[in-house]
Amino acid sequence: MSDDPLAELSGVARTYGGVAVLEDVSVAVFPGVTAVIGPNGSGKSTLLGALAGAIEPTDGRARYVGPDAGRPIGYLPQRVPFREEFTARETLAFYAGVAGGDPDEALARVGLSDAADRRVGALSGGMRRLLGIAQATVGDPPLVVLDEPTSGLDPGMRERAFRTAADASGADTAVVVSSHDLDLVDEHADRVVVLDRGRVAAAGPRDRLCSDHGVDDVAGLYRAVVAGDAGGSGDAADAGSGDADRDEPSGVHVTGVSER
Ligand SMILES: Nc1ncnc2c1ncn2[C@@H]1O[C@H](COP(=O)(O)OP(=O)(O)OP(=O)(O)O)[C@@H](O)[C@H]1O
Repeated sequence: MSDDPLAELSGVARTYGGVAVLEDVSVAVFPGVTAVIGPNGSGKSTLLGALAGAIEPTDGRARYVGPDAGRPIGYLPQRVPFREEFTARETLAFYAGVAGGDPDEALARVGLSDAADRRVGALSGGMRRLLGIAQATVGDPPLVVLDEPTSGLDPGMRERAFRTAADASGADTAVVVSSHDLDLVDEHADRVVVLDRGRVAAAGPRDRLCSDHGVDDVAGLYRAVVAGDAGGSGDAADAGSGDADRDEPSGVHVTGVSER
């Protein structure tokens, strides 16, 4: 795998109505799988949206720095505005028209071949999520950003969805995925970004972060880093800030097609 980043967020801030949601977030996205984890409302979706170019930072900037700068980013937002009357195949044909790739191959990748001729409006919530993953990965974009790809899926489908997402990464391609599924993150992520209250509390290779914090897995890392979850919010918050200074920035993962 290349050691060069494919994308970067530099000093990104985002406010809504004057309230800071992201503050001074600097993250570099490397080839492989980067998981963004953190409590509800910590800013994961906002970070992924900024990385995908769907959310404009109030300050700082997001940029794609990899070799395929002309190609679209695959992006799966939390809610995908699919056309309900299109079939699954027609939906992917639409996205393939933008990003390239084969709609049927993308459907097969997420196990939806048998549903190719069903209308999107008739799909279950879980199938719709899988269609969203197919939509974000069709054409094999160099950067795929997936916001909670496993939400609404049963355990077997969650595993499949995460594996499909991980398989979309490669030596020169990056997948950034937000998730509350810490076991799957532990299994599949090469790098982890921990967000806490809009700031990067820790970021870097999974193994190194776990070793630095003296924990065995990503669930332990989360408990060690996230403020208020380690038996003393002050200490935990301080530890998080220190990590942000020390740890290298890391990456993010999305589905959907985003204009850059
Ligand atoms: N369009 C918006 N307008 C106003 N506030 C927003 C908007 N989008 C996000 N926020 C606020 O920003 C904060 C961070 O939201 P975000 O969705 O990025 O967090 P998250 O970590 O993805 O949360 P979750 O795990 O619950 O999905 C929340 O307090 C949310 O209410």
